[in-house]
Amino acid sequence: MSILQMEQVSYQYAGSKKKVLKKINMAFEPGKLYVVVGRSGAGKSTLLALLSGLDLCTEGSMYYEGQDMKVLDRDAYRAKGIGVIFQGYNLLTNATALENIVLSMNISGSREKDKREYALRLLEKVGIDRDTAMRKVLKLSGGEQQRVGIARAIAHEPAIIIADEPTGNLDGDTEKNIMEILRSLAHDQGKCVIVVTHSKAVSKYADELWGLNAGNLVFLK
Ligand SMILES: Nc1ncnc2c1ncn2[C@@H]1O[C@H](COP(=O)(O)OP(=O)(O)OP(=O)(O)O)[C@@H](O)[C@H]1O
Repeated sequence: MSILQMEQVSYQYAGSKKKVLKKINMAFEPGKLYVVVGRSGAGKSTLLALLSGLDLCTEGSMYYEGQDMKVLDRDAYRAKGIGVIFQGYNLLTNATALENIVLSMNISGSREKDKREYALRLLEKVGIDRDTAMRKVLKLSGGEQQRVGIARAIAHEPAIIIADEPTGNLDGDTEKNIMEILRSLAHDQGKCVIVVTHSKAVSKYADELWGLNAGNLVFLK
C-alpha cells in the first residue's frame, strides 16, 4: 500500500511552455529507501517541491494516504506528514544541536512532556552523544551536522522523509554513515525515505533506484 502516489504528474512553470516534469507515475511505500538520481536541470528541485507539498502539479494528481494533495491541508502535511533533510543542513549554527531539535519541536507543536530528554535520546539514536549535543552546531563536523539534521527531520515522527542531496557536502565514509542511518529509518522504523541526488555513489543504498532525465522518471533497479 503506497503512502504517496503520483499519477500522470506533469509540471509547467507559469509563463513557460516547457514541461519540466512529464507524466510521472510513481508510488512510494513505507519501509523503503528510494533514490532518484538526475543531472542538473533534470527537474529534481521541481520534483522535491511537489513531494514536499510546496507546490501542486499542473497536470495529473498526487495523493498522500489516498487523499488528493489538491484538497488536503498542505500546511499540516508539511508540518506533520514529512520531514525534510537538506544538503546545507539548514540548522541554526549559533545554537547547540540540542537547542535545534527542541526549537523545532516547539515550532511543530510537539506535546512531548520532556522535550529536552526526548531530543537527547533522538540525537543519541543518530550517533550524537550528550556531550556533542551541548555544542554549538558551528563547532560540529559536516557529518555531525547532518546527523542533527536527520534528528530534526524525524523529531515529529513523520511517515515520509525527503532528503535533498543529503550527502552533497560529505566525504565517502561519512556519506556511507548518513545513508546507513537513512536506510535504517526505512527498514527498521518503516519510514518512506526519498533521496533526490545527482550523485551516482548514493544509488547503491537504494531499495529502488529511479532516474530523472529531462522530466521523465524511469525505473533503473
Ligand atoms: N521558476 C522557473 N521558471 C521557469 N523554468 C524554471 C523555473 N525553475 C526551474 N525551471 C526550469 O525547470 C527545469 C528543471 O529545473 P530544476 O531546478 O527542477 O532542476 P534540477 O534537477 O533541480 O537542477 P539542479 O540540480 O541544477 O538544481 C530547468 O530546465 C529549469 O531551467
